[in-house]
Amino acid sequence: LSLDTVRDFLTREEDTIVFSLIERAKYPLNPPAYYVPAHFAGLRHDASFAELFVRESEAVQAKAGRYQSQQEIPFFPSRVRPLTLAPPYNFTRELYPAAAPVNVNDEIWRIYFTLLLPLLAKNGDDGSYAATVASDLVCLQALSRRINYGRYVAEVKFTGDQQNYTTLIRNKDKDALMKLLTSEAQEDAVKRRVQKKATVFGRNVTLDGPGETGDSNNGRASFKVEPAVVYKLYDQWVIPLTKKVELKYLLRRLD
Ligand SMILES: O=C(O)C(=O)C[C@]1(C(=O)O)C=C[C@@H](O)C=C1
Repeated sequence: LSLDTVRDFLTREEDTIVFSLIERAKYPLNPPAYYVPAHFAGLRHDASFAELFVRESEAVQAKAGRYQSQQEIPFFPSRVRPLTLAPPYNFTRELYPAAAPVNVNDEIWRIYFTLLLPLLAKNGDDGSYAATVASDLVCLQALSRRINYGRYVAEVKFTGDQQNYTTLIRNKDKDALMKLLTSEAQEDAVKRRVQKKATVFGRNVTLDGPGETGDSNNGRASFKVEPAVVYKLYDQWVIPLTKKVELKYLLRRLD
């Protein structure tokens, strides 16, 4: 692990995130998928349809060994059984054991459904609830993997500057730790790049015309996901939450 390789990982995750948002934006909001509790098949469930879908999907993916990788953290760990259908994998364990479980999945969950989804999907209900929540799951997993990868970034930063980090961790000086782990130039580059990716990946491809600026109706560009929304997602949630994960990880790095 080096700062370059962890940044390469984050850069590649941007593609996954932007594509997953484009897929979710294909469907309208479909509010009944999020009603709590869900009523269907004559039953009153203890959660929304979206949550039930995620729980069941995670259980299946756990059996296939998905969470044997430290890069993947389930949203409902208590429901994930260690029993596996897959052969044992040999994932390398690069994280410091006491800090490895750090994650902000609860916050990602809340922000995704209450703040992001309304920016992403148009109002409406076309009834395609299963496809819709399947695309929510892909978004949630991509965001979770990216944000909780802050653990790896923090590990690299800690090992690269042990003396300074150790002092600040011992003093529990959160403000100074936050300052030390922050690179504003890097954050700016990330935000501008994801916005650009949204314009490149989200434009309509046609055989005639250059297609450089999305579908031009009356000269106004339109994209499958608003590039400004992707910028905002990173600016307000993805980067701040990644930094929160980095800080939480560092605070446990000497335990
Ligand atoms: O690349 C880094 O150094 C990171 O810590 C990651 C990240 C990000 O979330 O993209 C977070 C904090 C830094 O200020 C810059 C970028």
